[in-house]
Amino acid sequence: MRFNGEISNRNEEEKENDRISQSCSIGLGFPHPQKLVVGYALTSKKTKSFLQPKLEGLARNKGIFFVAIDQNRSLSDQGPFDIVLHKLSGKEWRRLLEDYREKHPEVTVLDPPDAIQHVHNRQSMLKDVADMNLSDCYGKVGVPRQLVIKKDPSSIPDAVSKAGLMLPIVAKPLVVDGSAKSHELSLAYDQFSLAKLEPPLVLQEFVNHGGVLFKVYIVGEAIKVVRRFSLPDVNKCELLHNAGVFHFPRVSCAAASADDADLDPGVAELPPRPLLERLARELRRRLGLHLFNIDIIREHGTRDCFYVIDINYFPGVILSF
Ligand SMILES: Nc1ncnc2c1ncn2[C@@H]1O[C@H](COP(=O)(O)OP(=O)(O)OP(=O)(O)O)[C@@H](O)[C@H]1O
Ligand SMILES: O=P(O)(O)O[C@H]1[C@H](OP(=O)(O)O)[C@@H](OP(=O)(O)O)[C@@H](O)[C@@H](O)[C@@H]1OP(=O)(O)O
Ligand SMILES: [Mg+2]
Ligand SMILES: [Mg+2]
Repeated sequence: MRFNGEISNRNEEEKENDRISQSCSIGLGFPHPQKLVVGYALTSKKTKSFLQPKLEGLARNKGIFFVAIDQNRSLSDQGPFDIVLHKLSGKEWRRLLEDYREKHPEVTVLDPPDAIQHVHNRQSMLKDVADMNLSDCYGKVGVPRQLVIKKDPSSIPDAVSKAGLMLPIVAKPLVVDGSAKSHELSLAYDQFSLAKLEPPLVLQEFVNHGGVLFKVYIVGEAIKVVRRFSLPDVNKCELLHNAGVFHFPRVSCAAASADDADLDPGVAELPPRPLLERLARELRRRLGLHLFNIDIIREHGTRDCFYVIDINYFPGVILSF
């Protein structure tokens, strides 16, 4: 990411070190004390992908030390920590952390468990975007029309037609809990096949967007945007001649980068920076989160009509800017 303009004649490794090093102190609003202790509570997969030796080394040079939290011991007996960085699921962990926050208001918990829970539900995660109704001279940002189905799959076709949702429809598990299953989605082409879906679900209108999605990573005040391949457009003819439900395990994952692809310029053009800055600032405030990403698509055939389709807490590549 270009923070203050990049110096062009340095080698790639030096540039990458700078990027990682800046990520350690960017925009989270902390002063630069002599020593900063970050307690972390992450799954082993997340520890491996996030806490790479290089990041730890560069952080150490800046006086930032990462210390593993033992979830089986009282948090107050560990540390002391300046910051607690966490991504673990479960009620018990949330309770421990809430107790700790009450007893230690001086410690910055990234981020508060309640604020994270809000984006673990696909119904509540997009509410703030919908409420913002963001529209300025750089474009419009909304959310696709959606409907929540808690139970009874046989009621879905009627519910969809009553709500006036257009086909095709993307069905997503209502709760995001870190499991592979919570990332499995389905695309339904006809109304009757909707009864085959398995609630609890969020049903969302599929928005044609040229097969490319923008992932906007937000770390405090810093923003980084990447392009990923996404589901292709569905045209009217396909819709007429196809029926059924199609299942997809994981779309637009890190391996689906489209940053170096040869794309139609109208599809590839990134959303305007001022629009993203406004959206990120407003969402940071409303969600009360410092580490998250938003998935945005541009309605195909438009220049400035955007939809937020997903918000993820502390996602994969967040600190490898
Ligand atoms: N309303 C929509 N219109 C068009 N395509 C969509 C829509 N919703 C989702 N998609 C496609 O499905 C993919 C997965 O959807 P979504 O991002 O909501 O799921 P997720 O499992 O939470 O993803 P992530 O891995 O980012 O957490 C998107 O990357 C996009 O390609
Ligand atoms: O590991 P990956 O790179 O796939 O990161 C993914 C991350 O998994 P991790 O937190 O276990 O790393 C996911 O978290 P859960 O919802 O499953 O908790 C979610 O945030 C995805 O959006 C991330 O993908 P990205 O948006 O960055 O492509
Ligand atoms: Mg997504
Ligand atoms: Mg998601």
